[in-house]
Amino acid sequence: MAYIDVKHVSKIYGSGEQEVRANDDINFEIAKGELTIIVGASGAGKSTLLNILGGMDTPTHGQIIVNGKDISTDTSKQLTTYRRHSIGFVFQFYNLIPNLTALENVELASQISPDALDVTEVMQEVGLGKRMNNFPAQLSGGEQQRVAIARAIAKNPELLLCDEPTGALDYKTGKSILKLLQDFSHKTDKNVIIVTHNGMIKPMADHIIEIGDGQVKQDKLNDRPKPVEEIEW
Ligand SMILES: Nc1ncnc2c1ncn2[C@@H]1O[C@H](COP(=O)(O)OP(=O)(O)OP(=O)(O)O)[C@@H](O)[C@H]1O
Repeated sequence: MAYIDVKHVSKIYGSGEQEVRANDDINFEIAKGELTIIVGASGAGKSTLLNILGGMDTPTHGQIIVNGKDISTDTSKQLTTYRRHSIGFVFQFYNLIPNLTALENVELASQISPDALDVTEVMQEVGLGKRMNNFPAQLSGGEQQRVAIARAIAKNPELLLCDEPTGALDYKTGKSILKLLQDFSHKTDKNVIIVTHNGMIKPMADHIIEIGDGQVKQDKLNDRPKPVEEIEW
């Protein structure tokens, strides 16, 4: 059984001449433990799809079955529980709370999860053991993204969703963040989904789903994902 099963998912905004089909009959399956890249041009519908997978938005039509459960019929309360317990989010612009230290930012997220990991250990794993007491403004962009990843991982979610996680970072820093995400997915049996417009990073994934005009254009498995260090773009 697939870990994630997306069936005929559409998201339609507006109506009549104003209608936008952000997702237009999307279908795919993702197996347990895969690092998946969803790639497509700007406006292709990637963020819409990721938000639906993360329970931040609901589809107009279709089903999203995650770990055997259809979340498309969940109430908003059920979706809150799903987001709290099962999902870690990483965004392009980190979204850290500026007046909390790195450690406090991570602790805040871990407190809402029943199954949270040891926060100090997670900070060490992402390479921030010595920066825990710094505020976001005292950290580089790459370090702030590491805090955001630690915050997402510390909840111990089944599924880590990353929307353009390197979009605001330089090449080298972006690469180190992708390596962190790849290592996380290979060391744990957790699913990681990265949404990006950068097709050059596809070789790092176990599964590549290409989206265009709200539809799946290609769906490929890769049984030999390349270590991020070996990819150039
Ligand atoms: N709340 C909304 N209301 C109306 N249209 C929307 C809304 N959200 C997204 N759209 C439209 O849906 C389409 C897909 O948007 P989406 O943000 O999912 O694309 P994307 O592939 O993530 O693009 P980008 O890489 O630029 O973020 C776009 O045409 C967008 O304008």
